[in-house]
Amino acid sequence: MGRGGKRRFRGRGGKSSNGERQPYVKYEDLPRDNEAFRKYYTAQQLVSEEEFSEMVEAMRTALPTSFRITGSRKQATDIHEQIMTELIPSIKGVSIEGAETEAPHPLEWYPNELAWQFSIPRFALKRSPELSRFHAFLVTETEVGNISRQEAVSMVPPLLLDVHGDHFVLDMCAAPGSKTAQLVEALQADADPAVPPRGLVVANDADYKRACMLVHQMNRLNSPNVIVTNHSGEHFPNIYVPASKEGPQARGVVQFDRILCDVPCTGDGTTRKNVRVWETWKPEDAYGLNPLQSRILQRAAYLLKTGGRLVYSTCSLNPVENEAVVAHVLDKFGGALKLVDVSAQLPALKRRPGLHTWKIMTRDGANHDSAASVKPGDVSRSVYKNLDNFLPLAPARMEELHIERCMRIYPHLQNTGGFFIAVIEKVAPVSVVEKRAAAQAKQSAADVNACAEAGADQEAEIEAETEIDDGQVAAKRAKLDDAQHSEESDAAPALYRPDRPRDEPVLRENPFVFLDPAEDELKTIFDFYGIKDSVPRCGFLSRIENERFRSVYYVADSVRQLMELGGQRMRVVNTGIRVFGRNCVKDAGCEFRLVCEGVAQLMPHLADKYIVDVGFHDLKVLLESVNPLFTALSEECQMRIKAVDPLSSIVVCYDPSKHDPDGAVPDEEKPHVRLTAMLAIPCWRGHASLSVHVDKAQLSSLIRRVLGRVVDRKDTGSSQLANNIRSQDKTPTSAPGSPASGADGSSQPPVM
Ligand SMILES: C[S@@+](CC[C@H](N)C(=O)[O-])C[C@H]1O[C@@H](n2cnc3c(N)ncnc32)[C@H](O)[C@@H]1O
Repeated sequence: MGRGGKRRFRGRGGKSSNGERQPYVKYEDLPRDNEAFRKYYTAQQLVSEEEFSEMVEAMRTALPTSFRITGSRKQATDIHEQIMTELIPSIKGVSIEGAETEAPHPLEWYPNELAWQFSIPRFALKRSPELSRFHAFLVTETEVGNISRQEAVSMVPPLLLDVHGDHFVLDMCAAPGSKTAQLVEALQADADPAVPPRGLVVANDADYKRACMLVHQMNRLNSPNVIVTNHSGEHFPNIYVPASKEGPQARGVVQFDRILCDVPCTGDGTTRKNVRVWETWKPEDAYGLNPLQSRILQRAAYLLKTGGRLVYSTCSLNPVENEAVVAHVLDKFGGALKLVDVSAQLPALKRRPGLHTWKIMTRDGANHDSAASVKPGDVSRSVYKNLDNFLPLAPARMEELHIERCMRIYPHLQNTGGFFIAVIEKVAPVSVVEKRAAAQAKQSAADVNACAEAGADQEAEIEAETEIDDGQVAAKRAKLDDAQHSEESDAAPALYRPDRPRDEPVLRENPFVFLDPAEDELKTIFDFYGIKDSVPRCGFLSRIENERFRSVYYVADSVRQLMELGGQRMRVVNTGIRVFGRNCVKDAGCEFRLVCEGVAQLMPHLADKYIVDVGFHDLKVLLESVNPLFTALSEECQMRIKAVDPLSSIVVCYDPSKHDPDGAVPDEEKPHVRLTAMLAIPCWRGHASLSVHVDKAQLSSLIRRVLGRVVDRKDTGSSQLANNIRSQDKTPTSAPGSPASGADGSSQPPVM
């Protein structure tokens, strides 16, 4: 399997299918061709004969590195500025193995120069001293989430999904999450930092371990609008909405405005980074995946709102995984789903239209354009049963469906990987429940939820039966879901009936619970930090362990509502931004401190005294020194700090628009790179000193941007910077008042 399948080993001796150990083969010497691949794709006539050679040649070479600039508009502007003024000049004229390096350049089809590409080999990036600044930039900015390394073509599906701030978005096969990150950024693009967007993104993956990778990705995004779930996409649960509910989801079952189905696939468009694909490629792999891909797409169709948009994508070139899935699903839904013509979007992106005809290959290597010529035994029994689903529909039907509106991206067109994308709109309801709801909405707006009553009542009945055990509840739920699905299926008799979900592993962490705003500990935190009423009190949650909580998370209202509706039906792996962490500091003003991830979100709602505006001098002192004494800071800054009780968190802010409004301040009195976004840095106020309280990566990034110094993260020397970084180490060894404390013996911040 391609992405999401077993890990491919790189150049090591592995075991063959018969269990024998294979000899060690160096990565560079792995085969980069496959006869069956050539034969199969030559028969598909994807491109002309001459162009096919060009395409295969491109597929045998290494993929360039590409990355995306992330974050709010202002942050993105700052990173763009750094690339232009600092990074590109830093590698100008540098040669690798006798050839001058190619400077990074923006991908011309990506909006606002926010995606970049370059072809410097990995080994050179790591080892060449002339590239150390460039390398440090890539590493630290990726870690702190200001840039995201992502294959160029994989950036296309989220762009075409056209996500807005009020959308409910579902990413059905989301891990490791590079596209999810783009969806979240689009959701937040125009958001006011004090008010989370009205929409949300559910990032789902069937594989629990991979869903946990999403958690890491989401933590870099610091969004209160994301929920990570762990379901098979084809069994993503129905979430019922009670009849009394109003608002964007006032319906029987929660539906999404946008759905991304970036399904598991053979990944034969990824040969430039997964060289092993050449060795293992065989046509049967696509036949094996087609039914799952098709089930995921069908489930997405039910979960999509009428008028909503979904994108189906793979990193495979194979029509069996692409046009075959799209054509057969569209055909079954009888006109309710339509391919969107996106030929005018991203005009600089070179692409080819979807195929109307293709062939399938049998075991003997013969290609067939109809099932009639395939004999039992030419393929496995399960493939034989399904042959029609792997082949095109009748030519007239393919025309009607406009299959050419699908998008094929080939590696040689613009030096990328291969990709397939279909943008689909739902133009009519597909299930009986939806149809009933639509009819009722026409009759009377007040009756709009009546259709939900049956489902919601049954659900309530289940919840009320408290004496029955969990197993029975689950079985009843499944029955209710099946009843729901069979209504869906009645609407289109030829559609698949969902299998019963496989046994799914038990989630390994305590579930999230919403904290009661009247609960003593939470109230103490709110009172201490003067949290204003501008933040809804009911959006704070935690995982409770031994009747205590260690961290407090914050979610947007849309997420809270969905989680409350979903209840135990939804397997939530993670959600929210961590805003407070228990600090266990003796005599601290509050048992909880502000944490770095949550500062941007919480800052607009904090009492003013916890936000200390600083100029460049104070910013420099804080970044250059370990726990500087107050006396090293400006008088104004000292006065502001002293207004806060000792041993507590504060946020230090440097606002470039206030301190250098017209760009007239001399260079030595302003940050190394021109900034437009405000820097908000959580700090720990000791008895006599103040220290920056961010993790290593954040600190390296700040030091590079503000002071223009590249910090060697492995540095163990005695320089102030290395000390500073070490003192922020996440290992919970030093706490305030401990022997490792800062200058005044009590100021070292609690560990992050
Ligand atoms: C192509 S990858 C997704 C890549 C991801 N969209 C990204 O951009 O980072 C496919 C993912 O589908 C997941 N997967 C496999 N079977 C699935 C299923 N039945 N339902 C949902 N996810 C599934 C795999 O674990 C894998 O993470």
